Amino acid sequence: MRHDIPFAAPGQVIGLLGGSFDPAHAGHVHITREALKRFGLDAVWWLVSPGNPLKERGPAQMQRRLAHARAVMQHPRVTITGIEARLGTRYTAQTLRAITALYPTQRFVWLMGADNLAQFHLWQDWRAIMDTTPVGVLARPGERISARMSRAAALYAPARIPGRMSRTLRTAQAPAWCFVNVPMMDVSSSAIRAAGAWSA
Ligand SMILES: Nc1ncnc2c1ncn2[C@@H]1O[C@H](COP(=O)(O)OP(=O)(O)OP(=O)(O)O)[C@@H](O)[C@H]1O
Ligand SMILES: O=C(O)c1ccc[n+]([C@@H]2O[C@H](COP(=O)([O-])O)[C@@H](O)[C@H]2O)c1
Repeated sequence: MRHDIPFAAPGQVIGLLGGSFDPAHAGHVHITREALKRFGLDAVWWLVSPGNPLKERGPAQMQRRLAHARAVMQHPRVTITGIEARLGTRYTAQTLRAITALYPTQRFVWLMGADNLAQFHLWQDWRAIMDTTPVGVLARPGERISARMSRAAALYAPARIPGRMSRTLRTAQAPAWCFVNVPMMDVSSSAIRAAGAWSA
């Protein structure tokens, strides 16, 4: 099993894109490339989740999702990892605590699509995430308004960095978050599953 612990040089700023990746698709690739650029990140790690705690249906087998993600996303600064399975964490707040303890000299930025900002206040210890980790949010079709109107966006309005200053997120002191209005790609894992192109 390759649930590897990725290498990271001291001082690097790494974006973490957590997801079910069931399956990985061109939308994930697109937002990863945009995040590298817009937030000036040194690297992005895809954290292939053992299972989203808010989703009832379990995802496809981990090894299959990892292998597919590695085939879909090939970039010298992107690593696909099953580190959450290795750490035994499922909730993002726990994962971030474990990762920052393992990598004390690196900085981490949590990355997510706008649909996740809309629901962020339902996550375990979400305020602890906001208070400790800069968050980069990428536009997603149909979700820009719900994300901007979300509870997290309202409560953390003073911590918002304007999109035009997105490159300052990497060194910003939390709480800090930034919504970037990147070109959008209308693709989702659920649509791919519904089309029968990824059966469990
Ligand atoms: N097309 C997209 N545009 C912007 N963000 C996206 C897109 N697809 C996925 N994301 C983001 O990538 C992360 C991982 O997504 P995930 O693996 O759940 O894929 P998904 O397509 O959202 O899956 P599902 O349709 O099963 O909910 C999430 O933060 C999600 O918001
Ligand atoms: O920590 C939580 O409570 C929590 C609730 C929902 C989703 N997440 C994380 O959000 C990321 C996106 O999940 P998903 O299933 O939408 O791809 C993934 O890393 C999940 O572990 C985390």
